[in-house]
Amino acid sequence: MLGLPDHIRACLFDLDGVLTPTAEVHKAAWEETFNQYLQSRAETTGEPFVPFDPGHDYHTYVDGKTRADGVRSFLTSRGVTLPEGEPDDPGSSDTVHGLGNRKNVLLLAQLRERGVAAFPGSVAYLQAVTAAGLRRAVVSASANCREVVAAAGLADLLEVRVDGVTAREVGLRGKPAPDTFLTAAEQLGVAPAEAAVFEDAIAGVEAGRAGGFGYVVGVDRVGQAEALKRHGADIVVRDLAELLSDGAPSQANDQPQWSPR
Ligand SMILES: O=P(O)(O)OC[C@H]1O[C@@H](O)[C@H](O)[C@@H](O)[C@@H]1O
Repeated sequence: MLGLPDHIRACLFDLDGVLTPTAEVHKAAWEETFNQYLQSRAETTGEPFVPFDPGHDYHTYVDGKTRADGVRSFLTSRGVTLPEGEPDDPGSSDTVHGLGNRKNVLLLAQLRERGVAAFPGSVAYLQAVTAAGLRRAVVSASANCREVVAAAGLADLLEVRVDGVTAREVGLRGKPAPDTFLTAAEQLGVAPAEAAVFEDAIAGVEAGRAGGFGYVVGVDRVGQAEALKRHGADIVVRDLAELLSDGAPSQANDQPQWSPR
């Protein structure tokens, strides 16, 4: 009924792109941030301006990773190394943290304007695994995870949250390292082999495979099913409702809202 092997006792859900459609908001904020930077760099160096590709560049270098890892990973692909800077650098600073903070301002403005509504199929699936007595965690690279989960009305369906804030505080490596998923499994009191990972990012399914989790569900909303399988997914679905035997998405949680702390 849940589309999982019988030995699975816990579900570890990524947030952006799995529970909520916010992966698209992150992608657009990164595109604007990197293009501003690349444009001004091209003007300074005289090199051609090659824009950020929201298809290839986002999914290969940024998706699923912490803010700072995403900046470093994409810029490295362009042969650029920026100073790290400080976590509170203003968005005007051309540092790793400065660019990350510039992107966060754009992201928060968009989330406030659009609101956040969970995918109906994900709400239905969360309700079904809750009813079946499985343990549930959200595991996200995002430092905005708590607010997005609350705005989407999902807080009561999730028992544990391991996110970008936790990773920084506790010193966990971000995806594709398995640390954040392993921490969530430990907090839920299950072995990795008893937990299923639900991920839409290449770095996320890699983390699922690296951690020895019992099942890795790839969620493909952008046409990269083959890449998700190659990097660690045992199965790929387009929506979590496909895993339910009746496949019917719930109508709950369709009121967008956003309330920052
Ligand atoms: O900037 P935040 O909210 O801390 O998010 C970090 C990362 O969180 C991930 O969930 C997204 O896939 C990335 O696009 C994002 O960069």
